[in-house]
Amino acid sequence: MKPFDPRVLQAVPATRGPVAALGVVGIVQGILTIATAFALATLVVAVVRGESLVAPAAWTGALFAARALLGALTESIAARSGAIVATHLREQLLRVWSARTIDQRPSRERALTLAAQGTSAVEPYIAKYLPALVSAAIVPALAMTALMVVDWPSAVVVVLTVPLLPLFAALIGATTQEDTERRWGALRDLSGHFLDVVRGLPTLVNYGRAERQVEVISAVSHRHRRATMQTLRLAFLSAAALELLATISVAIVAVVVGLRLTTGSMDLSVGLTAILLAPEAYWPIRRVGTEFHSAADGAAALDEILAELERAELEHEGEASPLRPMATDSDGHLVPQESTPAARRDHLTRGTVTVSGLGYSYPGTSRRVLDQVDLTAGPGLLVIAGPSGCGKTTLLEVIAGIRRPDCGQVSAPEVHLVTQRPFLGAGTLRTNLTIGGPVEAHDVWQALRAVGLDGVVTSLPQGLDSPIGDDGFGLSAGQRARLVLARALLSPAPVVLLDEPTAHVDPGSAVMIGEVITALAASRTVIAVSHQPELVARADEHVHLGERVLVR
Ligand SMILES: Nc1ncnc2c1ncn2[C@@H]1O[C@H](COP(=O)(O)OP(=O)(O)OP(=O)(O)O)[C@@H](O)[C@H]1O
Repeated sequence: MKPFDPRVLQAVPATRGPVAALGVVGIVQGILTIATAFALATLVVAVVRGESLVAPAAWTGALFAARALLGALTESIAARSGAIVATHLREQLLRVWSARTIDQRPSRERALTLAAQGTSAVEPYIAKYLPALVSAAIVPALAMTALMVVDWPSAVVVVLTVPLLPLFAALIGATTQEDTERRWGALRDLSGHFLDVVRGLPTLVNYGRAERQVEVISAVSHRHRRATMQTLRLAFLSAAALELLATISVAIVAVVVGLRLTTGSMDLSVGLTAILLAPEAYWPIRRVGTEFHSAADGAAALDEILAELERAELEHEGEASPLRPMATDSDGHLVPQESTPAARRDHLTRGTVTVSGLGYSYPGTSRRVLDQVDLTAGPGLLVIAGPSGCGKTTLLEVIAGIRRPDCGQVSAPEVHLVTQRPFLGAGTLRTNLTIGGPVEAHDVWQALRAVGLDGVVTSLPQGLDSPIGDDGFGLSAGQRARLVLARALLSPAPVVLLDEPTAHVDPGSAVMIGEVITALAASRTVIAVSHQPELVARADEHVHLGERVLVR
């Protein structure tokens, strides 16, 4: 782990301003710190000699006040920039991941840990560690220069002992690195496992296995706790070691100054200034040592996050035959966008999907899930059927552009994909319906009417602003299916892909959903995976994956 990773300035340009501001404030703070040492020494000398205290006291008070103000300013800039950097990194990670195919995305655990805890851990790195680093680079140098001018023998002691602090800090840092990585790994295991357990809780309860998970989570938490305690122990030990070293060094300066004062070879004001200046050369470095431990997680996370962003940049540059240009749809899925305006116009008017000689196997497997698949879908409804596991979902994902085929051609305009488990996030009905972009209220109500949800929404006290939970919690399975269909109606995409749109709904709702799909297919190309005879009967064309039957 480097003391400072300049890549963060490139990856998040928003960091440059605050870091420059922190540097300037650090220099001013350093100058004020040295001035305070002089003012305090003058004040003490005035007390000892019985001289007027007004001017030195006023100077000392003003300098302390100015330092306090600058301290507050540093805190505020640092906290704000910490939050800005964390938000930017989170946004960039999500953008980079959503521009990849499903197979290239990181595992759920890794994505969760990096985007949630990882980006949050960067905050103390920026807000606490960076300002400490800036002042450690400036204040000791200024203090030693001033000391050299005031009393060079004291300056020699400081110059000889100060380098020991960063040396010790670096040695301790090297031993903690492995520890931090272990802790980071334990945190990843913990979040991943916890997420899996929460998701699978109803099933685990059904099978009476929930209690067992308590033990597993407790074991993973214990590992994380032990790793955290180890880091804390090291942090305290290293802080104590640096403290001891700095105290001994200041004591050497004080003893030498004391001896020279007693022999009368030194003026009291020079001696006091030297004693007050000496600690200023050590404390900023000590502070870096302390902040380093609280920011170690952030630095480790930053390393991984920047590596992800750099990898994405390389992929972007080296992409010989990229997938069709991508955009995200209202389900948060990646969808292709035709690159040239002419091609796009062409597809928008025709809305055709052409698949020829398509082959696909999942990464790490040799079995071809899709082999030599040919398909053409024009405006209207195409229903794909076939036995379970024959690759229907995979085919929709390849058409949507979120999986890259091994061979063959796929040509499709912008598509809206409704998966078997469509994304419904915690929020309001309105935010879930308009997740793809702003939509007129009139259109929202028209879509709700079309899917027969308008009555349900009107009867809710908060109407469209009624909250729903994660995964559509609070809605029935049928209502969820209709809500995502309304979202598909609101999408401007000329092609709509529906994966089992009538699964988990009662026969009445299935008929109604079938009618909506037929209406939708009047103006767009709809490709639906379904076994439902009612929907198959409505199809202009249907495909049994493997053999093609035209019923038009
Ligand atoms: N992530 C994966 N890694 C490896 N193989 C997978 C993966 N996902 C699916 N498969 C395999 O690919 C095949 C096709 O899966 P797919 O989900 O496309 O089938 P399907 O026809 O939609 O099935 P169903 O009708 O049951 O939904 C299956 O045999 C499945 O085991």
